[in-house]
Amino acid sequence: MKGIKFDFTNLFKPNVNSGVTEAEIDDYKEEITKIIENIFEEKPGFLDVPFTRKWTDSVLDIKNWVQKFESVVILGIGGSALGNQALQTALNPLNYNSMSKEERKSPKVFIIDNVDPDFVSSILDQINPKTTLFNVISKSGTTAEAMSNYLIARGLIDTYGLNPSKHLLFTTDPENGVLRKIAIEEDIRTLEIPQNVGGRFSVLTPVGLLSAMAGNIDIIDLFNGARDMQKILNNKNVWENPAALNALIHFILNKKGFSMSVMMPYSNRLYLLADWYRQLWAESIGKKVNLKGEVVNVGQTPIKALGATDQHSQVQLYNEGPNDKIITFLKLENFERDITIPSIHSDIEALKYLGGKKLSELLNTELTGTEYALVEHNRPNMKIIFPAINAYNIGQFLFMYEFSTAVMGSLLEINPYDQPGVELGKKVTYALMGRKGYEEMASDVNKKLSEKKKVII
Ligand SMILES: O=P(O)(O)OC[C@H]1O[C@](O)(CO)[C@@H](O)[C@@H]1O
Repeated sequence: MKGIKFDFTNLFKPNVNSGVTEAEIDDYKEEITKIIENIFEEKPGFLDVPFTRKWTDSVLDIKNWVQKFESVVILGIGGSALGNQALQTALNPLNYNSMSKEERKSPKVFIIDNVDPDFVSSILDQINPKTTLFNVISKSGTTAEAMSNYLIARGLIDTYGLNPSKHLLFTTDPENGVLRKIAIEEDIRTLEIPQNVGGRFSVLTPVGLLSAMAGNIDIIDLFNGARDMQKILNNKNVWENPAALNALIHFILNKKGFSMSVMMPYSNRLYLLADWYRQLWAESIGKKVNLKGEVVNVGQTPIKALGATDQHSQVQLYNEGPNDKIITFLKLENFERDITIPSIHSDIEALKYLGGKKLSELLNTELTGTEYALVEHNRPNMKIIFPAINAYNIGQFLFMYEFSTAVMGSLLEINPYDQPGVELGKKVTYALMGRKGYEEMASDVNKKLSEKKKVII
């Protein structure tokens, strides 16, 4: 059950009148060919990651050491955590951490991707530092959230009188940053994040691979899927290239006012892929200036929703609210487990039809129902079909979206690999938290904040 499929049917006229026409796609045929050629020529960092054995090898080389721990705790944020969460949720049982050691056969995996003290404490309560490996992940080695959580972990290690080099693993830039410096000084093991791969494109580097390996996920098959997808995408014909067609349709519809992209998996295990996608699409595509330096303020807001849960929360809006969303369903054909609904109360018609049916059938029928309703309401939507959840198919999915993001960036004529818009907020935090060198900014910020006309009720 290897190989995901892309169903674009409901993005096209006349199936959905607000969709695109074949002629509109053909108008961009040559441009797309050039864009794909350029991507393969320019080789943005993510492109060859699945062809670089160094990344899987560097992680598998330390498998025995990592697997001896009771718990592995990831400390990172954004691209240094979202892929890890998506992989664990998709490829391990949803109750993985609460399974017995014998059932799991590998360490528990926790991901601390925030500095909410209630959240951090709740995870620290579940681990014993003596049997824990803390994997600090930060490309820059300066991110306040990852660094403060490192300091907390380090405090625990020191308090317990443990040897830091036996309980810490840093995943960071090969040359720069404070983590690299500490690692050299204190002989702490490190894994490299390739310099030319940005955080949100780094799930298939040691950033995502270490925790995946710790959780016994088949990282080789993850790579096989990504590699095979790269081969599929090395096709200059937009009609045969799912990543290019996906980007192009999102681009054309974006220009017509479809400013939001909803990803709606009908599977709890696939749900966090939508979280990973949100960062990828938002940080890559949401830009103030284009490559010529002109102010363009482009972007498409990625939203996550879960089927069937959000049918009872969001779908009213999707069907009847502003027609500005493209919905991408993730459909799972074969669930690993299933439950037959018992035939009880068969004298009550409102319950009788459910008896004897599988939950998987109900869930996928609900997807069909939502899809049908969206079409009836003239709302463009598409579907990515997973025959099953396995590392190969997830690898395909991740790579397809990385490539699609690169194509979308080219269509919008922006740089999809930077994120200047997150800098100001980070700097203000440094300033207000008293970081050296930010004194002037701190006084400017405090002045502006105090001069504000307050409206607090
Ligand atoms: O790995 P780092 O450098 O700690 O960065 C974490 C995240 O912060 C950002 O730089 C900005 O939010 C993301 O692009 C990145 O994934």
